[in-house]
Amino acid sequence: MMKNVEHIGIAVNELEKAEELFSTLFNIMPYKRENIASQGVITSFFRINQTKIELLEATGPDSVIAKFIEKKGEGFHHLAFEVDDIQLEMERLKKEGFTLLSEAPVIGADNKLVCFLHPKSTNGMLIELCQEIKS
Ligand SMILES: CC[C@@H](C(=O)O)C(=O)SCCNC(=O)CCNC(=O)[C@H](O)C(C)(C)COP(=O)(O)OP(=O)(O)OC[C@H]1O[C@@H](n2cnc3c(N)ncnc32)[C@H](O)[C@@H]1OP(=O)(O)O
Ligand SMILES: [Co+2]
Repeated sequence: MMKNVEHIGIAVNELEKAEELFSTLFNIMPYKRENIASQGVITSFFRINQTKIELLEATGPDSVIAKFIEKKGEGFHHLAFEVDDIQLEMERLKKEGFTLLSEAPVIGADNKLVCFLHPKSTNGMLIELCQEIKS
């Protein structure tokens, strides 16, 4: 079952500059930076009460973030929803006709298993599912 919005992903050209801007905008500092090599991104996280913002900078020209910014410019990139059981949710959404971008969940940032739905199957919006990794 889909629960709350887990985070909002924002594509940026320069993480350091964007961190400064969003720190001023929100009047808080980012709480962590994480390099996710498998996604070709460096992330920086802000938390405003229940709302989590994920800034995404490309680590190279082949990164999906570099490609996205080249086409659409910086800005809103994806909306991530928390789920209890990502495998179950992926199976349900696949049966409903949505296009999943991986057959199995992959390791994301901030201790999560993640999976993406193709924006062509979701009215043009990239959606991420996240399940917390319990140790
Ligand atoms: C840090 C880890 C993780 C977390 O834990 O939170 C993350 O958030 S990582 C975030 C970065 N990773 C991803 O986005 C992975 C999933 N995305 C992809 O696999 C690709 O970006 C894509 C969606 C399959 C698109 O890739 P591709 O087909 O190679 O690129 P195109 O430029 O040709 O795009 C095709 C089509 O889709 C449109 N598009 C692309 N990205 C988005 C987007 N974020 N939102 C809306 N639409 C998007 C793109 O504009 C193209 O449309 P047309 O131009 O109309 O053909
Ligand atoms: Co994300």
